[in-house]
Amino acid sequence: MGQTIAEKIFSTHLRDEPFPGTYVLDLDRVLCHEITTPVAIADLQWRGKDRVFDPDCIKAVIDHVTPAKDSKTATQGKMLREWARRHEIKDFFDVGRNGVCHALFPEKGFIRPGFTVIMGDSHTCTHGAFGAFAAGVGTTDLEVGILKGVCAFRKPNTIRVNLEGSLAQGVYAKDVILYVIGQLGVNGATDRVIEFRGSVVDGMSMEARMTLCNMAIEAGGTSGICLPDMTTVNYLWPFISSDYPDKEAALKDFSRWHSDADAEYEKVLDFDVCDLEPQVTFDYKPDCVKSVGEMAGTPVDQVYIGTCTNGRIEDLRVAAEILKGRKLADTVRGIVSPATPKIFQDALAEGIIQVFMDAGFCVTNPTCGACLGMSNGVLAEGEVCASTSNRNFNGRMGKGGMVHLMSPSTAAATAVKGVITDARRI
Ligand SMILES: CC(C)[C@H](C(=O)O)[C@@H](O)C(=O)O
Ligand code: SF4
Repeated sequence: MGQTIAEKIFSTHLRDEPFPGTYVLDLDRVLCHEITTPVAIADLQWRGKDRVFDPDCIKAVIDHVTPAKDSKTATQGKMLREWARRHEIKDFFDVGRNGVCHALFPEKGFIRPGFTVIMGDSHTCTHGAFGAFAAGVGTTDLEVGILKGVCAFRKPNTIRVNLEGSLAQGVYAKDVILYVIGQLGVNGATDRVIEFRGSVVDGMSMEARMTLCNMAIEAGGTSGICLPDMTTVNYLWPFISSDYPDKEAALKDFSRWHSDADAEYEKVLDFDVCDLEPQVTFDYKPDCVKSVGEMAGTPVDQVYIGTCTNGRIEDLRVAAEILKGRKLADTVRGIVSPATPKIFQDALAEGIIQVFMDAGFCVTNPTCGACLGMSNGVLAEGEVCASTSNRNFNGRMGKGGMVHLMSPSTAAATAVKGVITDARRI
């Protein structure tokens, strides 16, 4: 019987099967940020086990609240910084060089097809866009990962999501994934891997595939995953060119990480996206999704463009295209957080930052900040935010605040009008 890509990654990384159905895998990457890793560090220290399995496989960043906003966040940063120094973790990204983990680490070429990746962060599934098995874990798993370079998982039952057809003008990866989550429900993929396939995925950039995989967890998925192809090779080429004679050779090597034609899936879902409209969430769960037309006219107080879902250069380009020559509505505050310093610099070079500033946006440094209501744009009670992020839980961006998730294009159009707006009709 054939294997899915996730099964292939499991069988090539299997260290142990202590109980039937529990697989202990060798890890290629343990990613760390300043919110969850200090808790693991403190516990390892307390146990007298302040060690790391391999400093080269561990990558760390201060990204959630940076620069620190208070003593608590300063201490979290300090703990991560000192730990990285103590264990000679070279790839540690501090103020000035730091960005949102799920944008920064791929951009640095740290994620490759066939890799096993864990992090103490629920959106670690993002890295599956490269054909990796990437999962968010809790503190105990993170500690074991840091110490031993292994992590236990259950059998990777896979839901295959076939995305066929072509996206209409003004419809993006974010709309696709919001729609898919709406169909699956927030628990529809719990403990499952979501394998994204089909002509729509084949035609997507790595950035768009990351947007897809990023939100797999919002349907409960352990990981999202895409099969590596020439788009993957092209993205990684600056980092892998010395490993292969040419791109064709890299592509051939990457094709090890393809699901077999006779692989078994728990479920196969087919979606034709030809008629898909831009999607917007309502209420406090990411599967509460409507088409933009149904949400149009809803007033917002703030528009937030950024995060590990949609803070990449493509996203800023799309938003700037709409904002060019236009101004924010009087009633709206606009905040844009480019997800990494490179994205910020590229946006500067392309004149995109200028467009945002001319429109009246506040441009922040690369950070999660407002996404989880920690800094740089927390909502007041009763306020509404149009956001390109991935979660609309009650109070996430501030107590009593409401978040509507949408694409950068819809967010930009909404910023201009002050009410949720279909960017195709602006
Ligand atoms: C802080 C971290 C644990 C959290 C997560 O795991 O997702 C954050 O990134 C979020 O998006 O809420
Ligand atoms: S940008 Fe938001 S969703 Fe992504 S890692 Fe940061 S807080 Fe979590």
